[in-house]
Amino acid sequence: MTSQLAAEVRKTKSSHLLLEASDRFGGWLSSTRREDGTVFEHGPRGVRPVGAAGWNTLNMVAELGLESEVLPVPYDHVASKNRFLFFKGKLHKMPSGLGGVFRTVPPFSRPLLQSVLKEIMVKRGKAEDETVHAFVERRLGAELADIAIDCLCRGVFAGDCRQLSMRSCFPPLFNAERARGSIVLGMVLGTGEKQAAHMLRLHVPPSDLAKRSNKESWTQWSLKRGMQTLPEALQDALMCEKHVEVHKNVPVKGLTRAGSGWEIKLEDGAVKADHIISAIPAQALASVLPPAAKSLSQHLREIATVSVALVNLEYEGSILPVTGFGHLVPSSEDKALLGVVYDSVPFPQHSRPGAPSTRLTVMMGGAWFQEEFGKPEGLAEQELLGRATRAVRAHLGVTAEPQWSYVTVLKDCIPQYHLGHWKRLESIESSIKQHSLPLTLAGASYYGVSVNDVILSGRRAAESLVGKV
Ligand SMILES: Cc1cc2nc3c(=O)[nH]c(=O)nc-3n(C[C@H](O)[C@H](O)[C@H](O)COP(=O)(O)OP(=O)(O)OC[C@H]3O[C@@H](n4cnc5c(N)ncnc54)[C@H](O)[C@@H]3O)c2cc1C
Ligand SMILES: C=Cc1c2[nH]c(c1C)Cc1[nH]c(c(CCC(=O)O)c1C)Cc1[nH]c(c(C)c1CCC(=O)O)Cc1[nH]c(c(C)c1C=C)C2
Repeated sequence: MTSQLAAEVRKTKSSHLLLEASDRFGGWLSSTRREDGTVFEHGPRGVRPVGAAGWNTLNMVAELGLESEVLPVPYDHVASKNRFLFFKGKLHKMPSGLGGVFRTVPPFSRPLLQSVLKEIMVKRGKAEDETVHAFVERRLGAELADIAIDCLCRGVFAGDCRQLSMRSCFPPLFNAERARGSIVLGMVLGTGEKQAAHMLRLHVPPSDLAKRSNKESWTQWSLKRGMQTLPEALQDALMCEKHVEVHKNVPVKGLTRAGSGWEIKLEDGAVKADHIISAIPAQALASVLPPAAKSLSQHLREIATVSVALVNLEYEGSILPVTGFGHLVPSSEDKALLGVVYDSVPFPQHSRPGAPSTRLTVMMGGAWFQEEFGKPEGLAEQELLGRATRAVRAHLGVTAEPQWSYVTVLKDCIPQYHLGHWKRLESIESSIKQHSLPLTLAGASYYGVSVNDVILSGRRAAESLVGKV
């Protein structure tokens, strides 16, 4: 079958070939659509419409004809305003709005404003990079670093703020300190010409949908039939293109140089390519590169990933004691339990019609996966389900049993931009240049893990080649 595919591919006049190893496109964008209309997300569940990267995704959504499918969450929605922390056995609403800045909001021992004002006086750091925890502890104090930032890193990277890089994970804040000596001043005054030039390169004219997101102040959006709709629509659009071929169940097994291009080894057979855009994880790319690219493979292998155990739960009735986006748990409270998303609050349209229900997603593991659960392969679903339902009981007081559940282990699903990630990227880019490899990198391993970042990286990779077509 595959050798037939290789022969078919060789025969085609397609100038663009998309090869996917698994039996579906979309990677971590994965949704279960139950027959009664309920949608459960097993990967990303909300996309931010902010900035050039946010507009770029919405432009694509519009181009794919999905405008009527969009489910926006506006600024004044309770899911935009309320996020919680579970600390010392209690749920605490995270400070938000002006009131939250001026008042002492538990579990913090002083108003956020006090830390922010003090931050302006803190000396500028000199390090080329710093862990997120060290940076925030130095500028804003240990309490915010240990609780708030610890949670933030778990809620975005499923990562450990004591290992993650400030420079690569939160570039606007790192650059603010560099440019103005203070995060606060940098955010208020801007970070100067360098940043402006960067934004110019990123200029994305907004579609009507992107303009609407701005006018209506959306904080995030999803799609009626789940996030998986996006890769499905993209696949349909690509299949209508004359010069594009898309293949699933075709893992790339190896790459060798052939003339000025590549020979791509498939399971059984091979195809030739002038240029490759790699949108696979860095470690997967490292494992297929030829031995001659040893140092490039080495740097790619250094980009670590973490696994997440994800449990979707559905309960009968409205059972939440609070309402909002969800809650995060600092690593000091429970290393294994990263947080719980209250999915039915931002996206009630994904719940089954008729009787009220509550949908939750419990996320576990991340940087603590190995230490708390062992190897991601072959874990007992019942153990993960038990751990998730016990957390829902302890954190939210829900004693009822879920009426539906789904357990999945997402192996190596989030790349970790550890301290010195920027240097690794420089070595990778210079290795590609030095060996004149016809290779462009895209995807979550390099310059941002969000759906927006990944889509923008694909667009930039394609645009960098347009001159060569
Ligand atoms: C649980 C979870 C929640 C998230 N929540 C959000 C969120 O709310 N908002 C947000 O913006 N982002 C979120 N993200 C992040 C975002 O979803 C991911 O970073 C992004 O989807 C990664 O996309 P990617 O295309 O780079 O990689 P992937 O999705 O990993 O895709 C890579 C593809 O390459 C294929 N592949 C691998 N090796 C080969 C090979 N040798 N040959 C051919 N194909 C190969 C794989 O099968 C896969 O389909 C979340 C991620 C996770 C895991
Ligand atoms: C508990 C674990 C996780 C939750 N979401 C993710 C993990 C690992 C993954 C994730 N969440 C977001 C992004 C994209 C970031 C971006 O730049 O757009 C990713 C990869 C969005 C996000 N979620 C939370 C925050 C603070 C952000 C950043 C953007 C924003 O402010 O909206 C918080 C959060 N995530 C989770 C929960 C339960 C939670 C807060 C209550 C789940």
